[in-house]
Amino acid sequence: MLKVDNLVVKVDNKEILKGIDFELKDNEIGVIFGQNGSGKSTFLQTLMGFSDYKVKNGKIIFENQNIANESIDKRAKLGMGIMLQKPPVIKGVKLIDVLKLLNNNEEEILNLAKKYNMESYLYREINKGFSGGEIKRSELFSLIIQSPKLALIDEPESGVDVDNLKLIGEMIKNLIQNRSGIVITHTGEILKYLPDNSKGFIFENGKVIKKGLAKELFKDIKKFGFRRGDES
Ligand SMILES: Nc1ncnc2c1ncn2[C@@H]1O[C@H](COP(=O)(O)OP(=O)(O)OP(=O)(O)O)[C@@H](O)[C@H]1O
Repeated sequence: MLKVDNLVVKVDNKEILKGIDFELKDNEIGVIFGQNGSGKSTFLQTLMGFSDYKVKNGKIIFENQNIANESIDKRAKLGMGIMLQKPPVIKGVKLIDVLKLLNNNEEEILNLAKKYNMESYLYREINKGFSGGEIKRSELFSLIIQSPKLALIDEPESGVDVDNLKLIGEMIKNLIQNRSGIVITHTGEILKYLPDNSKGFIFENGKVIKKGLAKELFKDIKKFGFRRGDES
């Protein structure tokens, strides 16, 4: 469902991604690990089509189309959605207003808000005064309402307490059921909510330096750091 070939991306005229190859099949989950600054968030934001990220080479084939030069809204309509690591506060716009744009079935939104204990946030301005954990939950809830075929999830567990981690883990589990997703993680906490066959990718300096089963790769990373073994 996603095939990325030799993706080279510049931000502010600086090359950040230096030839990424990445592939996901339908219903598959990819997990990205890597040091700070290795290009993980850049990769997700490039997939979604944010305009700061200039594709200089390579292809992004999503659902059989090269979307490398398509707009964000076209990509969203094709079934891509993103949860940002640091989403903005959007003053004057209530969460419910955006949710209604993502899904015109208001009854379904309200039912899901009840299910995920999000009712009290619906009529607040987006992310304004939300705690770190609340921002993560609200972003994930928006993705659940959008119900994308491919969910791009950037560090869902950073700054989240143990109780919220469980909530977030369950939300992600439901979100990606019978769907595809890419999740960035540093702590690995989220791995226990992801399928055992999730694929892992280690990024370094704008390249994928290692691939394998996500849970196995993470065990190695914890023991030996990011750079053990042969490159593949
Ligand atoms: N607008 C920009 N101008 C210059 N450099 C940028 C810009 N945006 C990102 N970068 C650089 O690109 C590199 C990759 O950033 P990115 O956010 O993708 O890393 P990351 O792997 O997600 O890191 P982290 O684990 O810290 O979130 C970093 O060195 C960053 O400083």
